[in-house]
Amino acid sequence: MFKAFQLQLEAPTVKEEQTINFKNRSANHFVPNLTIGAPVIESLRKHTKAYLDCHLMVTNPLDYVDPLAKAGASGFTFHIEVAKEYWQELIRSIKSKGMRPGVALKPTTPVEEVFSLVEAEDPVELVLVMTVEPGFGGQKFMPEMMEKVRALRNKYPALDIEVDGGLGPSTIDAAASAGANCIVAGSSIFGATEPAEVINILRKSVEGAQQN
Ligand SMILES: O=C(CO)[C@@H](O)[C@H](O)COP(=O)(O)O
Repeated sequence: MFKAFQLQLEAPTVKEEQTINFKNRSANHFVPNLTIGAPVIESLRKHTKAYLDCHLMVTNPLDYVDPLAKAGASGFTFHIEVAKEYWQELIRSIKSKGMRPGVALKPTTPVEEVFSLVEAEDPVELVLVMTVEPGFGGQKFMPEMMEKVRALRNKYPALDIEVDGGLGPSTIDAAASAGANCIVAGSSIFGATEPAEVINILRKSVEGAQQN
């Protein structure tokens, strides 16, 4: 979504009800590339009240809670792979700063690893199932990850379940019918001649699946 924030900074036309998803990555640690940090979110926050959804692809998410909260982030999703020893503290810290906590899992991480975070006294409110290896946009959707989505939806009917990676018109139905209700899409939207049409297709698929 690097393109998304560039576009929005140049032309801040984000509506209040929209969600913008940011990738916060630390170079050569959790993933090999570096993208967005708190200053960008702070800049964008001046122009919109939209929900700013931050996905922390970093090894030290605790260090980002304060800066992102001050910058105006709405959601803070960390990776379970790096926070096994301190996720309770992290969730409490995220909530105490007024952000909504979420947990993400890489393709190789079993879904069972996040159950205790959803069932905790201070629970996460969103689970992000990565449908590509974290790092780069433009990768191929991994349909086998839908087993994780289905398991989460069966167990937690009201949970926000997000999917990220390779989502577009040809893959959205698989994700939506498995139970995903939050969709992160980059290439399929920013590479389209009519981005709004693609967004509409994604939204309709999710809404349709929720009605069934
Ligand atoms: O950043 C990542 C993976 O870490 C991407 O998966 C984007 O979040 C979505 O991009 P597309 O897969 O839709 O191009």
